Amino acid sequence: MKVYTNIGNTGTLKVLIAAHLAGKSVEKCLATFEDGIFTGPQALPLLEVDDLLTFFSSNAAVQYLFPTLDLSENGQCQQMLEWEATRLQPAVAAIVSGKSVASDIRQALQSSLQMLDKLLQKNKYILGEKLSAADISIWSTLYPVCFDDALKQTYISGCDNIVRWNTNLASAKAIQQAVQQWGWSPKDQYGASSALGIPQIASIVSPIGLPLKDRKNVLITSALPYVNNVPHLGNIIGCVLSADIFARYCRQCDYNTLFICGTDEYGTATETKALEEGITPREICDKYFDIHNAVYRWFDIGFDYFGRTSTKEQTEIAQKLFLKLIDNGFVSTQSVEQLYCEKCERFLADRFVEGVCPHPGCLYDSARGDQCDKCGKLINAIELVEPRCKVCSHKPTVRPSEQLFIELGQLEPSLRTWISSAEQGWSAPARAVSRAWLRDSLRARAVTRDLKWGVPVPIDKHAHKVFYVWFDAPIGYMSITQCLTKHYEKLWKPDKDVDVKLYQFMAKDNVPFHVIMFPATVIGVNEGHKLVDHIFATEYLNYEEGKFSKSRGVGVFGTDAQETGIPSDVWRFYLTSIRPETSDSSFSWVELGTRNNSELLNNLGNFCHRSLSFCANSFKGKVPDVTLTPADLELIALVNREVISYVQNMEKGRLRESLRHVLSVSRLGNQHMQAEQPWVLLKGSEQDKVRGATAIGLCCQLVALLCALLAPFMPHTARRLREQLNIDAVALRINPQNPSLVQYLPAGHIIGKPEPLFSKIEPELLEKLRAKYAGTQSDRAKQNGDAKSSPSKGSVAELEAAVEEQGNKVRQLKASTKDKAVWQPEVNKLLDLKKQLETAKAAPKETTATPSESVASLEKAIAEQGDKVRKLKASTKDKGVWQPEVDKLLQLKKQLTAAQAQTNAASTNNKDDIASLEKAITEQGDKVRKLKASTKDKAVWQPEVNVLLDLKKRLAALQIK
Ligand SMILES: Nc1ncnc2c1ncn2[C@@H]1O[C@H](COP(=O)(O)OP(=O)(O)OP(=O)(O)O)[C@@H](O)[C@H]1O
Ligand SMILES: N[C@@H](CCS)C(=O)O
Repeated sequence: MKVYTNIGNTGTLKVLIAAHLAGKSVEKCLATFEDGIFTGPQALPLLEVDDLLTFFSSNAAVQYLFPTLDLSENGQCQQMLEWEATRLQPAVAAIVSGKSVASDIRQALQSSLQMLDKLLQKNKYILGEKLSAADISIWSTLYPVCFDDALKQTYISGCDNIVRWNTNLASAKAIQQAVQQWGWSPKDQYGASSALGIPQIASIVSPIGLPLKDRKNVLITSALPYVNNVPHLGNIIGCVLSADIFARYCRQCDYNTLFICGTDEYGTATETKALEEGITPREICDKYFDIHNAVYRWFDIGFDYFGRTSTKEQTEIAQKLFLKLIDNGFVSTQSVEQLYCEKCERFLADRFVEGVCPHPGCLYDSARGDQCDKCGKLINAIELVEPRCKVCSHKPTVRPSEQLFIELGQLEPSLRTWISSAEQGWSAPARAVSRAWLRDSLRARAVTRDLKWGVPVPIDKHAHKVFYVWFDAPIGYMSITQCLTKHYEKLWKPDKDVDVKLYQFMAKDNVPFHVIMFPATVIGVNEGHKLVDHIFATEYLNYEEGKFSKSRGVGVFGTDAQETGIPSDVWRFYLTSIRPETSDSSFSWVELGTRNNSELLNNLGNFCHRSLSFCANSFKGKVPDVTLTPADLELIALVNREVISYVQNMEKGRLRESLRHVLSVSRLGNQHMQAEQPWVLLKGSEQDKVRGATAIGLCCQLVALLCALLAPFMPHTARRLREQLNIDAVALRINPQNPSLVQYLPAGHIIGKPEPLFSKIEPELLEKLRAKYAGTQSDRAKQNGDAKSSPSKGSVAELEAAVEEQGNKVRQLKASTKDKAVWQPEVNKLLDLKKQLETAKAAPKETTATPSESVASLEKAIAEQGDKVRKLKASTKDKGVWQPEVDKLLQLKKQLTAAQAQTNAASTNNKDDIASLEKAITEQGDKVRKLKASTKDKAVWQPEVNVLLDLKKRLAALQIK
């Protein structure tokens, strides 16, 4: 979905808030009516759901995204929305315009606000106890008033209920994220073509993580992934997940935090992939941007903004910096020998060529033109032994071509001075790489390439060349920030009196570009851009025995992780626990199971569940007060030591170490519980009862602490635990100045319902997964293909789609080359698919897909059909041409609705089972506890324990399903 907006439009803010609250993804696109994309009313914002559905009213869009589920409230909601649109909005628009306003408008706003304040006197939200579209709409409209000191003073000062309501909503994570995505700052204007023609907004408190004086401002970047495949677990822990954990930690410490990332879309990685898939580089970027976005969402990566590099902002900034480098005398021209493929008639850049690694002692036979995957060394393509063109396998020849170089040698002294002062803040792998680079003198490096897909070199003579992807990729951090805020310079060229610390996350292969190449550019440009403060680079995560590789398709990929049924938090936990912080580490399925079962289930989960269950069962859920004994004080001292180490390690980017300290806290808690035996104490004397209550009270405080410490690593689990603790995220802050066990829960605080947090992962499942994800992606695809070649397994719809896709691929390949050797294998595949289709059509219908599989394939078919319709509509106005395709699309949508209904029914059944199993487990657990408390005779309670374990197994199996 896309929302088209002009600058500063609060109607757009409504739409984004509704989307974030509903967990839906909406892309924000700046637009003007001059773009000519609007066929309907000239009003912004405009929410485009798909080809067939567009909303021109922001309130209607809000209701679509965030519907009123309780129909009895619908009428009231409509009334409030109408009031907002016809009374409140126009008055606010006039007031915030900054122009002099007639007194009756001011009075109208005042009386509207009084009315609202009265309504909120009785209710938490506008319609009662539930948040509704009315809150979203009215809150957004009042945003410029509530966040401007002067306007707030004039209009809101007497309205305590509005203030409370406003603060409450402003603290909601989803709303904060929406405000950040909306992303306009005080001086931005409503565009002249806004639906209501709202002009300038006066000083609003900056909502977008822009740096503030007197605050610790933290700017976090994760290496920008190429769009050449689905990210694998190595990419995820090496960059986005590590950065996310750190960003979540920073937010919890109340640092003013901005976390950005995006896809790195230019260069040969994209061109190679485009060639492989038979589509254009732009189509590859669009396709893989969506895939990356979806994978990261699944992993709960909370970017403040996830952008992309193929934007006009990127072109502008990269060209500007480059011209400045030329002005400052750091660019030279040199003729370089390059590999040229006579058959493809073009220079072969980096990834278009492979051969034997020229480094003695390595000699890996599939080294790429830029870097060897085996020894990690950078390579000059012409040095490859026995080079071969990746497209046609022909041996290329060497030809001269003129390129532009950055003079690293001239910049070296300044670079060395900076590195020696900055490197203390870097992780060991980052320091090691930079030292290795500085062992020798630096040589000039080419920053241009003879390619098409990239930022054009802004010099007439070289206008047909583009920048080398590694010249422009780090500039992507700035341009992506600019797409978010338009004030990227406030972060990337901060004022002297504003402290912005830049933290960058990546794996070791990216380090040279972040400590040598990019800083050299920044120093050469000499305009006060930020140099990185902390590089938290990792070593490599290996897959069972070999290296994960995107381009070779080796390892477990983000989409695979989703299919395993293992929750994303468990993945986050396991990946962090093997994060390659000091040396390469290995992913292993067996270890994943062991860590889940021992550390999450038996240690952490067990402690939390036991503590909260005691509180629920023995104290009716009221957290007991504590009367501390020396043993308790010792426990607190030990816990504090862990919390201090947790913070120290986090601040240094040693996330795996920090996680170890979280587990130590729950281990201490478990030991304390075992030592105190509150179940015995609570049955003893009055004094024993006080001790028992203290033990439980203290354990509950530890659970709250664990929830705070765990939140950066396992956000979903932390959310569940917060619900069980009945406490808000804001109450669980970490104080990095004074890290210690805090009394997060006041005595007498009522907790929620305790629930088990984790499930066992059975060895059989792990063995299955290990076998399933062995080999490369293409081996697996082949296997799947073979399995599918039986006509009863590939459905007619799927085969039709596959035939069409393959047909397109063949057409494009044939158009791009006359070389039969290139396209014939694809033609063969097409013929084979056609045969399968014929057989499938002839065979009796039999559905083997589960409802959720049908939903997935229908969604895919809808996406493809949607693209087809879009393209057809763009190419012709002739309805006769595109209407049949629109009809097909509608038909598919109907089928999807039916399949979704089936899936819901299936998952409801599943939920019922889960619910009854959970209930049975709680009851059986009580039985076991009571038996164990009453006798030490194992023969008595073991059979009951076995029943309990069996129930838990069944629950785990269901949850994994
Ligand atoms: N095995 C790994 N462990 C940790 N981080 C990794 C690993 N592989 C890549 N990364 C990091 O992930 C990011 C994306 O890397 P990249 O796209 O080059 O993946 P790749 O698998 O190495 O690709 P390819 O095999 O195609 O070269 C980079 O920051 C890189 O440092
Ligand atoms: N695209 C690069 C990182 C650029 S910051 C990579 O994926 O290695």
